Amino acid sequence: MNIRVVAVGKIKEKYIQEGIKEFLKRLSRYCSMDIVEIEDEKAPENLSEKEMEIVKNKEGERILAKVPQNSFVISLEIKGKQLSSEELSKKIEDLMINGVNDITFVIGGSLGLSNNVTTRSDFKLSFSNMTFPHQLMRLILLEQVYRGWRIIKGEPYHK
Ligand SMILES: C[S@@+](CC[C@H](N)C(=O)[O-])C[C@H]1O[C@@H](n2cnc3c(N)ncnc32)[C@H](O)[C@@H]1O
Repeated sequence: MNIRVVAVGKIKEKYIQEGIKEFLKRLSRYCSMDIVEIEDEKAPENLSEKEMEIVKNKEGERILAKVPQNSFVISLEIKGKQLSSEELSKKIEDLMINGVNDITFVIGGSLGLSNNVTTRSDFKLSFSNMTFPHQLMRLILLEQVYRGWRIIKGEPYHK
């Protein structure tokens, strides 16, 4: 299974970089995992809603350019569907059973995800009603995908 995370913005915090590195190492036993970073679109202050949507869609186009056509897209959205870890694990397993071999998770930046990205998304995943910073979100996602693989394989993992 190929899994990629397309994420807006850089990881500046060292402790998060180290956490991400650790989970990428752990995940390498289960799947091919790629992180694709997109530079965030600069939005001048005082933009109207319409102008802001144009800026976000420009960022969205750069995100979508990194998504292969056949990829199953899971966008991370606060207002998406909340799943338990077991349900996320089952989602990945069911996709595999149904012949999907490429999944793209998309994490937005400070502007959030644009309409063109959410329209392309096949599943909108929420981690709670809280807003997480994009850097932490990337680490949390990798941990949950790793947890998901451990569940799929029936391997013990601390609760
Ligand atoms: C700092 S947040 C963006 C906040 C932005 N104002 C918004 O409303 O989307 C950066 C990204 O992290 C992800 N994110 C943050 N909290 C999340 C949550 N609870 N569930 C799912 N994704 C989340 C989303 O992809 C979001 O675009």
